[in-house]
Amino acid sequence: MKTPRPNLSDMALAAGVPGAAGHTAPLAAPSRLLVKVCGMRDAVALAEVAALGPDFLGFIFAPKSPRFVGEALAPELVRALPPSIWKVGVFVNETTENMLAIAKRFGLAAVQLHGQETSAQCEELSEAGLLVMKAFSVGQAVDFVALLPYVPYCDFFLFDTKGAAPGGNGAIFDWNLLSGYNLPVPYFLAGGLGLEHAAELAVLRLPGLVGVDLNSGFETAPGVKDAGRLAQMLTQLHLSAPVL
Ligand SMILES: O=C(O)c1ccccc1N[C@@H]1O[C@H](COP(=O)(O)O)[C@@H](O)[C@H]1O
Repeated sequence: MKTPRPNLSDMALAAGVPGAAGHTAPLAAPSRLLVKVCGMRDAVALAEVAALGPDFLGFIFAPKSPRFVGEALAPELVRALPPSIWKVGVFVNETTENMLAIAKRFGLAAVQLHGQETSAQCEELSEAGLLVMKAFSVGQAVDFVALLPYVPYCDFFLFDTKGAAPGGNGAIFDWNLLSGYNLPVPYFLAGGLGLEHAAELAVLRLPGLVGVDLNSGFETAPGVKDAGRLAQMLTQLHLSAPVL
């Protein structure tokens, strides 16, 4: 299955530097922090948030999540989103077959793997033409060596706070734990980010950091995003200095 990939240069992300996974991934320094808004499951909020022009929109296909898409969103609504927005399916320990079927149905160009997925599964998904974002939970330390097998097959890593649930815990971790990151895969910062972090994030410089993932901190109810608060956040983040 080959989902057409959005043109990254259209997103002003990069100068077309081949990514670690062999795709044309945004490895070159973006002109600002990329923004992924995750957990979309309400049609009205989806239209409002899409109009803000985030770089990525995430749809959660983990049945235990309060943000599980289920039957809440028609696949056509997702497929009809502007091609400039990367549509990301978020999965937890799902089979490759199911992920590919869902990606095709909803027109997803990317997968976010938020469980204990192996590097071999990342390889399968990457070879199927999907952009692969592998999430890792962060507690008191980050074992960068454990990430090495994933490097060739992932376009992005995502660091999220370890918690009771696989994701969406609404808690931040100590971002300084990433100050020693030296792998060639750019990453997103996730976990409890809210409007109160905007100023700090706009000037935050960590090696490899290229984007932020906004989720439960911008909701009126699980899966219902607050477009007003997101608009304020994007305005502040879009003013952020180039990511180096
Ligand atoms: O949000 C969820 O319910 C969820 C469920 C299962 C896997 C991932 C999930 N969300 C991801 O979790 C992080 C952090 O979210 P939060 O800011 O702490 O709410 C984010 O990457 C979401 O994509």
